[in-house]
Amino acid sequence: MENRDKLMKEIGENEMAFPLTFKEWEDVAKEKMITGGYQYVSKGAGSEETAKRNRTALEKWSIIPRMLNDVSTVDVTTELLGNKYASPFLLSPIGMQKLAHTNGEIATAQACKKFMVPFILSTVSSCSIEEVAEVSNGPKWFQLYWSHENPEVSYSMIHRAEKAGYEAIVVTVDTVMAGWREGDMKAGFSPLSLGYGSGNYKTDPVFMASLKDKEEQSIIEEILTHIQHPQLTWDAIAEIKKRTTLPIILKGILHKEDALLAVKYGVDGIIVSNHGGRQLDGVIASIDALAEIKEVIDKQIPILFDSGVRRGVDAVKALAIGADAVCIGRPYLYGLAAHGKVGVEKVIERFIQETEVTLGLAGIARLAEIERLGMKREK
Ligand SMILES: Cc1cc2nc3c(=O)[nH]c(=O)nc-3n(C[C@H](O)[C@H](O)[C@H](O)COP(=O)(O)O)c2cc1C
Ligand SMILES: CCCCCCC(=O)C(=O)O
Repeated sequence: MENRDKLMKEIGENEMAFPLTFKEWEDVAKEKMITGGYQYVSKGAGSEETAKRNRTALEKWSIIPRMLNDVSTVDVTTELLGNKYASPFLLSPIGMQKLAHTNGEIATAQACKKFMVPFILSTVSSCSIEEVAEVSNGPKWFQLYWSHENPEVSYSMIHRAEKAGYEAIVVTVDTVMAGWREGDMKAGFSPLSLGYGSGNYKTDPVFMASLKDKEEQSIIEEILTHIQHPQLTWDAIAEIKKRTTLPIILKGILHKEDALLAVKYGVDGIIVSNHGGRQLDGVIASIDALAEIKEVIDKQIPILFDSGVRRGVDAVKALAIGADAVCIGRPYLYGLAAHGKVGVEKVIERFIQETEVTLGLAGIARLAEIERLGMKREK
């Protein structure tokens, strides 16, 4: 309790210079980013039905708190894949972070290290697997966009991640092709075409050796070809599993049958996610999918969650519904755009603080006991 009071006082006294709400972070980020870049980050696909639904659905879920428990300390430590973490948070993979800040993923990884929050580095990051590992010995996972064009490039990246000390491979399965993003189409904007996402490709020996033409524009075109992977199937997942000793997590699972297939194929965890409404528009809110998937998975493998999480209360709802951990997406990217490494640190810190306060008020002293909470969804 004393700790929490101290933190609240610090926020009040020293930190008012930093934005506090998601909207405030977004407003500062919008001012600092180039117009096309901000639009690329903030918008959803199609008519943004799903991007909006992620929020409305989260707001429809209510916490039914417990009373008369000693919550003088709130323990948010979390166990995941055999590791103990200080909080239930990870940072979702977000590509091309130099679009938000010149230090890109380097700044984000350093901020994560401060809180020992796992950073999931994107395949299409501005900084390479090794550059990020050099600046941060905090927990790091690597997100893979499967390359059907040349699977050896994917295995090479997995191998590099393993060698550089990354703890898990996250295979994103909802991005077999680019989403229907009308804002980017109208503006003719693509950070990939501008070369922001080439960090891991330009440093990959297998990818570079496969190129006939090493001119900048051809490299970028090849990268674009590699990222699209409409042929990805469960067999490729089985093959990836054979090629690494690292745990494999599938990101982008929404259907309970796919969650069960993930178990069948020996996958080590899933991230229930609709990519923040950026891929298939019209799909179920991530939080509603979580409720269904939790029922069938029944603790066989860890379930992580993202899409629409904007504050600690959202995270507590997801954890109470059945997530083992929660990934923060756009909020940290806005922190990065607004104030670089310190911005990301502030965003993470406040997520943790608000989660502690929420759990305390809900009568939960240890995150491990969150199942004691009731959860109700309005129609
Ligand atoms: C600008 C941007 C780039 C992204 N890049 C990736 C990526 O490279 N790989 C990936 O798996 N997901 C990517 N995502 C999706 C996020 O990992 C995450 O699923 C999403 O941001 C969650 O939604 P939220 O930000 O609304 O909470 C990206 C999201 C954004 C906003
Ligand atoms: C085939 C689509 C590549 C998108 C790469 C970045 C990303 O995931 C995003 O949401 O944007």
